[in-house]
Amino acid sequence: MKITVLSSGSWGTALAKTLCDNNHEVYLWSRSKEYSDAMEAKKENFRYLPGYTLPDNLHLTADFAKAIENADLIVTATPTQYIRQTLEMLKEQNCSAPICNVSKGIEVSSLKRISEITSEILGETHPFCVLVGPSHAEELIKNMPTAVVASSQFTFLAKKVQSLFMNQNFRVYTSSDLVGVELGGALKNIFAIAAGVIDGLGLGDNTKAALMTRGNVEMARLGRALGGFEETFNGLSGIGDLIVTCTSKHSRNRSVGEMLGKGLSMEQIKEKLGHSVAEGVATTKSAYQLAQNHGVETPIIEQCYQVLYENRSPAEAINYLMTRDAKKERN
Ligand SMILES: NC(=O)C1=CN([C@@H]2O[C@H](COP(=O)(O)OP(=O)(O)OC[C@H]3O[C@@H](n4cnc5c(N)ncnc54)[C@H](OP(=O)(O)O)[C@@H]3O)[C@@H](O)[C@H]2O)C=CC1
Ligand SMILES: O=C(CO)COP(=O)(O)O
Repeated sequence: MKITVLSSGSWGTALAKTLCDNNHEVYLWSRSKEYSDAMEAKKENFRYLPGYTLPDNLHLTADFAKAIENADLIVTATPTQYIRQTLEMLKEQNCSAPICNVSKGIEVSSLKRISEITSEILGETHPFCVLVGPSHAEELIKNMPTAVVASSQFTFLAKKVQSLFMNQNFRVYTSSDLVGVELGGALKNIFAIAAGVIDGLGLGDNTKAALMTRGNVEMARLGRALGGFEETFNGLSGIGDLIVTCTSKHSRNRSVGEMLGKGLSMEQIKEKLGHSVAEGVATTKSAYQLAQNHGVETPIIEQCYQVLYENRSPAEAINYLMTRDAKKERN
């Protein structure tokens, strides 16, 4: 099988390596020829996953047409706010290969999930699948056991993705709840930023457990209003990804929160992130707007929005959340 991974950030690279392990013919496309050539010369993605030798059988290229020609599957790993450009390039090339998206987020300009952007650009009948779950590139690249979920409205495609990716270190489940699976992967990043704030402020395990539990409730409430199934948020793409991102030293979203908690400004944080992407910053804006549009109560998302975009201090946000009216745990 020829499988092409679009965008050579840390996640695209780790998945390309997994697909090479499974003996597929794998192409990893970068938008920069200079960077693609530099990776080829060093056999290393030194910017995003330093320290790991790329597989000999991985084809690195910046030639988009060559990368996608005769591909049996296209894996999109371009960060959400830029993925529209990648999908437009696929349309220009009349690409008919199924898409497996592995990026997580909600587009700010349209409030669309990536499946919706793909339908808009490539058409509603274009086969699309999402593959997400608790998975950091830094661990998958070292073959640490990882489990994720593939979801599609095209059952054959979810099963195909499952069989193409699965190996002894990478376990893939399937789900028919595309909306819930996509939203779990996107929304958990917001709570990971909040978890980082808790770390940055030097607060403790009680606080983080409360955030993660109430974050999961909020994620399910908004997710249900947007068409997902509640139980999906108790699965790998919901609570699973929430746990890994809120607690991991690898998480960029959690790190953004930690820096905010330590008093850095967003400008300073963006400078420290460099080329790396923390999807939760933009997705907070999208989720806040979606919650407003659908009249869903999402106090944690609202406070994250105020901290990120309206200069509210993290301490004020936490104080607000702790002093809201007394409530039942479940309404
Ligand atoms: N890292 C991980 O462990 C995981 C990440 N994900 C998701 O995968 C997606 C990709 O993230 P990840 O690989 O981690 O990203 P990284 O932070 O490792 O790399 C950033 C990527 O974004 C690209 N990029 C930056 N700016 C632009 C732009 N203006 N236009 C197009 N591309 C741009 C970079 O390309 P360039 O080098 O050319 O600038 C690079 O490929 C995200 O949605 C993320 O949430 C999902 C699961 C795990
Ligand atoms: O999605 C991820 C883990 O499942 C990656 O999280 P970060 O983008 O916060 O590093």
